Amino acid sequence: MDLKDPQISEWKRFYRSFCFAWSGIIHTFKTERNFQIHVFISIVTLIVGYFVHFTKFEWIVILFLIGGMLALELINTALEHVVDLITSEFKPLAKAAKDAAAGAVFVYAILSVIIGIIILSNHISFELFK
Ligand SMILES: Nc1ncnc2c1ncn2[C@@H]1O[C@H](COP(=O)(O)OP(=O)(O)OP(=O)(O)O)[C@@H](O)[C@H]1O
Repeated sequence: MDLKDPQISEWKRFYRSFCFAWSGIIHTFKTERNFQIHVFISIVTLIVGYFVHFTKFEWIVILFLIGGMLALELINTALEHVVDLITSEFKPLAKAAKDAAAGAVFVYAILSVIIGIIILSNHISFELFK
């Protein structure tokens, strides 16, 4: 399947790219436990947000965090695949690459949890003391 085929219209190319992207997300969801955990936490956060009535600004922040987390996890998975494709032997550079990508996910996850707690604590203390 050649995406650069001039016979294929721009819209068809765009649609195919969308299908490839979607299949990447589904494949990652089926094969990566960490991605499944992030999706689960994201769904729980959305449900909690609905019930505690996040403000418009809080929704924007939460959606950015969820989108960023899932996108970062997808990039991390892509990098793991590429490294595994290049070598199955133990290589310090392969370890450095995988660990740096995992570190990126970790940094984002920690900050997301901190921001999530700040937003939620606002609502919980409001509910308790109103
Ligand atoms: N080819 C390699 N050479 C050296 N170290 C590697 C290599 N492949 C993986 N590692 C190291 O082994 C550990 C586990 O790597 P692995 O590929 O299993 O990913 P992971 O961290 O378990 O992530 P996931 O569970 O998402 O697959 C990491 O510290 C990684 O850096």
